[in-house]
Amino acid sequence: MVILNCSRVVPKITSLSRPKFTNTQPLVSPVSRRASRAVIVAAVAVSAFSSMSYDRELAAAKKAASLAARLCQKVQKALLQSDVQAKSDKSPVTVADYGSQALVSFVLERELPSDSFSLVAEEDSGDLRKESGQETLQRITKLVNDTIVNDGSFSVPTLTMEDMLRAIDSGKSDGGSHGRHWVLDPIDGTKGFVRGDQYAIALALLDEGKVVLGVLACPNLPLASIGGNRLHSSHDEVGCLFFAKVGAGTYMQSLDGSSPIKVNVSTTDNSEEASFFESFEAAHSSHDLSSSIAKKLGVKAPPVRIDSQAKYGALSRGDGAIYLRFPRKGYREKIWDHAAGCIVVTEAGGVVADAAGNPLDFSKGKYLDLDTGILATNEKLMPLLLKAVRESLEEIPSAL
Ligand SMILES: Nc1ncnc2c1ncn2[C@@H]1O[C@H](COP(=O)(O)O)[C@@H](OP(=O)(O)O)[C@H]1O
Ligand SMILES: [Mg+2]
Ligand SMILES: [Mg+2]
Ligand SMILES: [Mg+2]
Repeated sequence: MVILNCSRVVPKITSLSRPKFTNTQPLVSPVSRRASRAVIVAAVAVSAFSSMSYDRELAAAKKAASLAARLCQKVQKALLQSDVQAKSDKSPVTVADYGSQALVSFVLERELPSDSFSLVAEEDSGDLRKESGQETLQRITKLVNDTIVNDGSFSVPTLTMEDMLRAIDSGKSDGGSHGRHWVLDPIDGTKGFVRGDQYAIALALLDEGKVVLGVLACPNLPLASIGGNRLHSSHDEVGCLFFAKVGAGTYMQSLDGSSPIKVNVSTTDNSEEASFFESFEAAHSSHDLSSSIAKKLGVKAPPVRIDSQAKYGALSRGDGAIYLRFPRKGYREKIWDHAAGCIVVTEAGGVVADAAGNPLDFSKGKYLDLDTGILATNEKLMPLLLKAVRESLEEIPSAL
């Protein structure tokens, strides 16, 4: 295991990066709505699932994600160098990623005991089963047990290291188009988490290949808007829980348990006033391409760069109007990076599509099979956005 050079991290929750960007190019004209029609057809198909209630599942998912958020907050406050390891693909993973996955898996199985349980999750226990992983495993086990004891709602004997490995590995399902599968990113935005910035615990449920509910716990996201030119201060109250159920809208509450409020995406049809979100990490999404698209749309505000699916959460409550994601050629998007965020945005009235305007298909297993990138916005702006994307991709194909 490679230990990354990461010094003690104190959360700096107000760091929402805003590079300078201004542009006054004219609006492009509206284009054919063919591509966005594909998204609407998919929405009609999803409505077949609206008659199911999924109430038990949603309650269990909210509980699991909230508890996992508590565990992650504790770790982020005192992140030690030894808490960050590199996986074989060189991405960082912390004791909190493993602990969160074990905890979510434990809570879902306890809260929904009669259901057959299938979980598609990001982490696996491979490194923890090695000799070099024993100390990390001990710490994860203690973290998870402490969180369960502090919560007080589960009367279970102390979980062992073997219980932990089993709980982590119950996330090995491949998903697919039949039956129900939970989809979990135990910490989305691990790089943001390690930096002390934004991250999310993202949990969704697939039923027959469609996302039917999603929960996003965003411990460092301010409850107030992060959009526009609003200045942030360290006094902003943070910690948001977004949740959505098919046909039932999207809601947000504080992670401390305030009453939920219904949220909606921005309804603007004026692209000049539509600010946009993108990854903080330029390696995850081409900032050159999004800058070119923003210019074509006449967007005046600088991009809001934050880590994780907190971007989908912020979009769902109208903090900005567009989310752009353009990974380098050859990168394969995973379902756990988008399933919860996607339903949170669509149930808030938004549209999520690939760069060709096709809806995202979560039924193909662990990976999304998509054209070039991911876009999210409202229905009015999508045709305009798709045109700007197509033109930019033609003009600067080397951006990917
Ligand atoms: N080269 C790459 N291109 C695109 N996405 C990448 C990437 N490397 C990692 N990612 C994904 O980007 C996610 C974070 O998204 P964002 O850029 O919006 O913060 C990561 O989730 P994890 O942090 O769960 O591993 C990871 O799955
Ligand atoms: Mg990862
Ligand atoms: Mg992720
Ligand atoms: Mg992750």
